[in-house]
Amino acid sequence: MASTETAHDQAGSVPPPPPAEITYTGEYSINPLGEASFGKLCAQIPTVLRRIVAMAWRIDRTAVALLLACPVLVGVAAAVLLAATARAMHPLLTDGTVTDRLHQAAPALVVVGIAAGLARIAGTVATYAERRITPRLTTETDTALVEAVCRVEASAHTVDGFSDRQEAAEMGVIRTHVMVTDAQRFLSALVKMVTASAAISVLNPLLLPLLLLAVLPAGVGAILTARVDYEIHYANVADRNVRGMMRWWSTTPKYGDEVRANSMTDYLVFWYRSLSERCDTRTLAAAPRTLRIGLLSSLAAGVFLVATWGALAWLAVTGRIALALAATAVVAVQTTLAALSQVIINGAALFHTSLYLTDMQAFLDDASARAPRRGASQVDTPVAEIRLEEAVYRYPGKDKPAVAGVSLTLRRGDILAVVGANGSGKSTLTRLITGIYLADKGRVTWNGMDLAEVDPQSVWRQTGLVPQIFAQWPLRVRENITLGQPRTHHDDPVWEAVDAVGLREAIQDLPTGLDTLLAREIFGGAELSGGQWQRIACSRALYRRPALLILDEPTSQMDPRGEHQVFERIKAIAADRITIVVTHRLENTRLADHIVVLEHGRITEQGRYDDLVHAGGLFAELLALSSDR
Ligand SMILES: Nc1ncnc2c1ncn2[C@@H]1O[C@H](COP(=O)(O)OP(=O)(O)OP(=O)(O)O)[C@@H](O)[C@H]1O
Repeated sequence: MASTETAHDQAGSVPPPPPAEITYTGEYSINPLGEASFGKLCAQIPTVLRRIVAMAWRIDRTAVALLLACPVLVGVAAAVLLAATARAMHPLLTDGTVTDRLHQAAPALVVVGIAAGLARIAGTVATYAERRITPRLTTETDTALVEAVCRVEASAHTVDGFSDRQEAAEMGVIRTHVMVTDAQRFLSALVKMVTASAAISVLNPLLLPLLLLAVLPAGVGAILTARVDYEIHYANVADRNVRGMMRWWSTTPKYGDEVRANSMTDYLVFWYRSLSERCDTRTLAAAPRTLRIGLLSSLAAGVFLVATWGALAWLAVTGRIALALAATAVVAVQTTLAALSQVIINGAALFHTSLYLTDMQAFLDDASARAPRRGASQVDTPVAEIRLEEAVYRYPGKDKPAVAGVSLTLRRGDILAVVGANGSGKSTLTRLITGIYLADKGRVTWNGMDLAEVDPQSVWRQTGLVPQIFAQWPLRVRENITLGQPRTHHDDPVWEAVDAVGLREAIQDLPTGLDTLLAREIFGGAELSGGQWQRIACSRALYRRPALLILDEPTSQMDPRGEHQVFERIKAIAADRITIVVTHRLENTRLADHIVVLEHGRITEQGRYDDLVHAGGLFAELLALSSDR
């Protein structure tokens, strides 16, 4: 064999290129919080708290009531504890035997114990309430996100950056795991801090401002650090999104053959690692900033803390404060410091959460704005006529339209075949006909009703689509066929759809027939061949008995017997519906009543098979090429 260059020669000689750097412009490319001021960001905390309470309230009112009551109890306990401590200090620090002093201080010490116990109980109950809320809150937000994405207009997915914003919103869902805990701890610490500060102010008004100054730098530092973290998170969103997708594509057994037999593993691992390292580089670049913030805030906090203790010592030494009160002040200072630190830590965590929740909320709002709003009219009767009038559709960011002014009329009983070169607009045309996309110009009508003004659900209830790339759901065989429209509690219609594509024998051979899980990677799951999967996709559409049946390359993976069977079935049921077949196998267009040939989104030829074969146009050329082997 006279091969000059083989795959083996090439291997290893050229280092693989790193993954492409993704930079995009447009409405989603701007960090929504990039321009917000520090004050504005801090002011979000009450809004976030309100939002968390409102979300939790919808889920479990009792638990929310407990969560709100517990901080109050903690505050009361802290106040009682400090007051009782002050009362206990006086006898403890006067003259007399230890027994006498303890005896006198005993009632106050018992109150101290009870108050401490109450605070503990309140903390435990709050944790219990938080555990009641968090799992369901996470499920709610997670499901809301999934539902929002499922319900948007399909065209939203073609907008640059939409999926990256979805990735950013996922972080909001992840933060719901901790946000109730953060909120609860923040509230408890806040109440405790207010109580302890009040006690300190009573003991000596000078101490409170000093204490505030001691913890404020930590607060500012924590918030600045959270902002840096968020900036990194934001800068990494696009890479993380691609990495997540590539992770699935690289590791799923579905594409394992291709990955192995084409020696892709090394490159994929290199690629995955490169993307991760790119994210790491951004994260590491921010480390000096966070170090500076940490060091400066700790320094400032240390200076003010020394000043606080110094002031307390000075007050005691100069007799400006009684010894017993000074001792109480030590406890109050410690309590306030601990509470203030908790306020700061949990406030910063809440602030951090608020950044991601804002992304999540912004995405949910955006998705909701992109949900279909086409009008409430319903297509009640089975579609008898579909008309396209100069329909045009252009994908966002593309110069030329994918469908560039198509006019067509389809009536019940018609079988239309759509042919044309790759990229000529065939699949896009089917999306316009089914109302998955709305025409930018011109219109598509069903029974005379403009799809732009019709509830899309009433349209999709009547459609059955076998797309070019169909889903292989990790569900049982039965659900893979009935998905979305279980009609009966018995399997007769399912078997009917299975027989229509000649799959009965293969399904009966599966370990548990229709109950077999079609996911090799799951325990007990089975796998089908490519052609068998395509038969499942066809039976899924046929099971629906739709008024509009669209098959986009429905038999590309089937053996001749399967293909023949499917087309026979299509012909047999054609009278009751409109049927559209998109295909590159031009022989299959013989069954059509009408064939349209698309070129660059326009119909350039149309007619019956016999007419087009002799017309000397693109159809005849493609047919000749397909038989020239
Ligand atoms: N989701 C999308 N976003 C942006 N452009 C798209 C999208 N889908 C298709 N296009 C573009 O629209 C044009 C028509 O694509 P379409 O999938 O309709 O062609 P087709 O005739 O079905 O091709 P094929 O025979 O390869 O299936 C192509 O230029 C394609 O790049």
